[in-house]
Amino acid sequence: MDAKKLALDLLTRYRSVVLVGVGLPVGLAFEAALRVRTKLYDLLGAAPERHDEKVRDIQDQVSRWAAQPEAERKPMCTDRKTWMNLSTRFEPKHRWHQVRMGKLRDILSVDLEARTVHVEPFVTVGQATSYLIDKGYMLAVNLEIAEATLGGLAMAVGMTTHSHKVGLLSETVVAYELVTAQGELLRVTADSHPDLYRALPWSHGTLGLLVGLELKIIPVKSHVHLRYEPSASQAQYCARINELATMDDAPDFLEATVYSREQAVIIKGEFAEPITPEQKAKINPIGRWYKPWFYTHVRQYLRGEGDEYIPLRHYLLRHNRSIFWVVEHMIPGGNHPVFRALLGWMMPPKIAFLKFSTTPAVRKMTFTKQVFQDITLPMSAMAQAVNRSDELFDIYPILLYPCRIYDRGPGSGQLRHPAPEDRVEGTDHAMYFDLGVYGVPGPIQRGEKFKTVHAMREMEAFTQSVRGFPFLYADTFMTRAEFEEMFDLSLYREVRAKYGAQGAFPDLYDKIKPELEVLAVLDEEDAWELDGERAEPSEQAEQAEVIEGPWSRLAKLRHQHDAG
Ligand SMILES: NC(=O)C1=CN([C@@H]2O[C@H](COP(=O)(O)OP(=O)(O)OC[C@H]3O[C@@H](n4cnc5c(N)ncnc54)[C@H](OP(=O)(O)O)[C@@H]3O)[C@@H](O)[C@H]2O)C=CC1
Ligand SMILES: C=C(/C=C/[C@@H](C)[C@H]1CC[C@H]2C3=CC=C4C[C@@H](O)CC[C@]4(C)[C@H]3CC[C@]12C)C(C)C
Repeated sequence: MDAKKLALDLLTRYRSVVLVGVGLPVGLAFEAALRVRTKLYDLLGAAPERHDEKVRDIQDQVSRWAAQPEAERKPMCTDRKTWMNLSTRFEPKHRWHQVRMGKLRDILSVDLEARTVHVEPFVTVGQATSYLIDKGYMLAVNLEIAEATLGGLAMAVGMTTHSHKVGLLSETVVAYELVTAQGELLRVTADSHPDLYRALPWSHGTLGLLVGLELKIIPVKSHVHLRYEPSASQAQYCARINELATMDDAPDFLEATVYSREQAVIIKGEFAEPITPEQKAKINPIGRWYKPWFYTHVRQYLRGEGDEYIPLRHYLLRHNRSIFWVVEHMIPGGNHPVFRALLGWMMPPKIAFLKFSTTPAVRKMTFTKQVFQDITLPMSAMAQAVNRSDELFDIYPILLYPCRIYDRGPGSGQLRHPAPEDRVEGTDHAMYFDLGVYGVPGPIQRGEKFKTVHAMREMEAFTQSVRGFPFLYADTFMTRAEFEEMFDLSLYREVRAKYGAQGAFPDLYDKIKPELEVLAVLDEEDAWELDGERAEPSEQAEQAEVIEGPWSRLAKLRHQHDAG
């Protein structure tokens, strides 16, 4: 066995040990270096002036790209490393022209009167949270994962437990600063370029390069008063979430953790300033390194309701230490009191390190033995969705939180406009929710044979049938035709043509479709299905020639497309 193969094999087999022994300390050092960098930049205090220089550099790079003969131009993308981003994919960026944009990671200014913050696109949620809370504010849509970037959320999708009040992150964008395929710098607002403004969310960097972002912020209080409400019936928790999300004085934050088909804890949060001794006695800094992981803490409220005051920063990043319940499968025992006491201060492993250390075998595992999906579905389909997820994956806990989707009619963006029956009466929006399914399917945990990708395809079909949309950071297995049925690409295509993005940036489906390596594995899966037994690698190659399963077809289409 050669050295590389041996290293990959060891990395796959002893992943948990490597994550704890190397991943945690490296992540910590990386975090500290970033903090020092941010402090230094703050001290130098010249971020806004440097911003213009950085933007000009990007415009120059794009102009040089545009000056090349057409046949030599590869579609452009950012140079953000695939191992640094939050997608489960490893995009084939080597086949695209990567524009150097990594320096765009500074907070430029905050306007407390207008309640907006001006940032560069690679500012992270963690960075923005610390900066704004110190000033008594937070982003109107503030994701739970510190490593996500604001540009990534704006070009894709951002949703949180405050979204039932404000909608997706894109609703909170005052202006996008975009470098077009011609190297022109545009300040895109809802009034200046309404078509582009509506098409940019869910476009994944396929309409232009984002170099700046103005986002709405909201005033905050020091704590969030959380009230936990257990529910022992599915009908009850579905109805209750809908009621809470749509009422006039809806709580500031709302989510539910579903522990089994019938059992859930609904979590309602209100901004609060604990002042009385009783209130102060209920302060729980849940984010501290020695505290139990949030979803395990919440589970105890299945036995009866309760309330507590959580410091705001701890609330906003409440799922960060355990990456919801994902870390449990990567570092078994990570929530054990002894582990927390000794090593909890180094948690969580950085998602970048999880990705950096992803061997081909681990990548294969992430879609054949695990599920990572976030799906936006209309509220009316909540019970159906939980049941479908239960039948297909049998994974718990499940995450649910409501989100407004504004109805601006057909062709107003990539999201198909909501069905009239999903509209909240007397308003301009429908109520949707996020269904988060992360983990190892029940049958696999029990050692039974299970075809994860086939189950995910069924979930996609269900999503389509109820007019929902999966987040495109996760693996999607739809064919191009299925994708185009699910998303409304009419405005997107117009905008691509109008702003010269066609050919200059990859097409949306090409950007988010499974990697070739994934398709190869899927072909194996089909061979497996055909024979009822996993075929030997040599046989797989032969079978791939004759099998006309969906993966082979997808792979062939992809090859044809890539060949031009
Ligand atoms: N609750 C939520 O809202 C959650 C959101 N997510 C997802 O996480 C992702 C955010 O993570 P993050 O790692 O920060 O994002 P990514 O780096 O993965 O970026 C997401 C997409 O946006 C594009 N993009 C990012 N920055 C720019 C830019 N400056 N100019 C042009 N295109 C850009 C990327 O293209 P390129 O590859 O060219 O960089 C990519 O296609 C989003 O996809 C989001 O939907 C995940 C979990 C939960
Ligand atoms: C914020 C939300 C959900 C977030 C997470 C659960 C996922 C977001 C990105 C996911 C991952 C990316 C890449 C990975 C590499 C693989 O080798 C292992 C898995 C993973 C770490 C994977 C894990 C889940 C995510 C962190 C919700 C609220 C919308």
